[in-house]
Amino acid sequence: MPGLIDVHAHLDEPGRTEWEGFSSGTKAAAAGGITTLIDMPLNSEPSTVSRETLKLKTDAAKGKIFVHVGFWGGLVPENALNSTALEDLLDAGVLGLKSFMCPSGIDDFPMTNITHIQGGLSVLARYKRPLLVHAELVQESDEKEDAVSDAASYSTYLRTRPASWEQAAVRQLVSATEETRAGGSAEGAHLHIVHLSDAGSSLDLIKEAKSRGHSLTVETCPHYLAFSAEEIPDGDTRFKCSPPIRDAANREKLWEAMMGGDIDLLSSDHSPSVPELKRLDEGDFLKAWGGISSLQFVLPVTWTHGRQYSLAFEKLASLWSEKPARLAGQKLKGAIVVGNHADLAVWEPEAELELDADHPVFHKHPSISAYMGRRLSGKVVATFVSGNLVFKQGFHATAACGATILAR
Ligand SMILES: NC(=O)N[C@H]1NC(=O)NC1=O
Ligand SMILES: [Zn+2]
Ligand SMILES: [Zn+2]
Repeated sequence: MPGLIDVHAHLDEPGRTEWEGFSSGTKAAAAGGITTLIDMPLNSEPSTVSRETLKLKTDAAKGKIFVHVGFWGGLVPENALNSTALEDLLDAGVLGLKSFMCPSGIDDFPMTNITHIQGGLSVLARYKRPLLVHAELVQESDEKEDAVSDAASYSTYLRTRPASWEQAAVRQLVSATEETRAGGSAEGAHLHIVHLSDAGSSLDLIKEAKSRGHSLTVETCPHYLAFSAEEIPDGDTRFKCSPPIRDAANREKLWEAMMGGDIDLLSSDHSPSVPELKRLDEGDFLKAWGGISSLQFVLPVTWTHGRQYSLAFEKLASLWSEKPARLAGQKLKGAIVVGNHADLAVWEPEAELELDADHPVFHKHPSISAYMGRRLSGKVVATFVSGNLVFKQGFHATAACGATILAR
């Protein structure tokens, strides 16, 4: 199939290479059939928010990447209302921008309000590049007191980030994308909601806005499709992410929405940290780093769980290749077509993987992955990046022949 394109990965280099890094991250990608990664602007140090900080990224990637890597730039309060600064970042080659509507967990990546987001959209309209948004808006809650009672209980964590946070954010984003409709003042701009977890009102609002012609897409991640709140063991902070994994009924609705075409694409949101920050010993859901480590496993996870929903190969390729390529503006990727880049994944749908301690995992910290210990089907046999064999039967090519992707 066409190689997977993961539009949402945190590679954390430079600055937090002990969390992941270009070499380990792209090796994990290649082993998972991913041929292109788009790196998020935060969790590295510094964040990618300017021409200079993008240069630090591309310099750090040199000679280390086993798959192709593009970059999102950060939309932060410092640059959001400064069109010269945003143009400079976009001219330097980021494929689009990313912002947070809630605290990101990273000090040098502050959250944006809806005015900042509108500022970003008006500049992006001219470049025809997307704005990706982490859509959770902090709501005051009466549950707060109660919620801190047992920090090792998953239900405590879940109550601290209810679906109403996603709904409030989506409501603002829907009104901000009004002008992206044909003839609107921000026509040409596009807004993409990352990692949707709430399959309730948030999804209804998105569907409605799309039907009115807003330029809007949405992704979810394999962890929201594979896990449910009911089955997360207390203290197992490997499952902590935001927005949180919700109940099984919500998971069912996410699958329905995805199979029905209301969710456009999938991404990993691979967001590792050092194991200490996951605080697995204490099992404290409130203090642990939020982020799921999954990069190498997204294809078998999607396939394993998708079989019960009759997920076809064509749909898999649409969710993981075709639509992500479109979002990232990669016209020569995402499909096996004459003239396209030969970015290919070869895999055996029936072959099983036992993710035990002997399984070769290339994430920097395999132990914090929520998938360890599971049995999955769908084994990647070989991965080609621009026609080069980069991974075969558990081994990587010696040369890191991936290229950085810059928009022009
Ligand atoms: N900073 C960061 O990677 N945050 C990510 N982690 C997570 O679980 N959700 C996110 O947005
Ligand atoms: Zn996020
Ligand atoms: Zn993320």
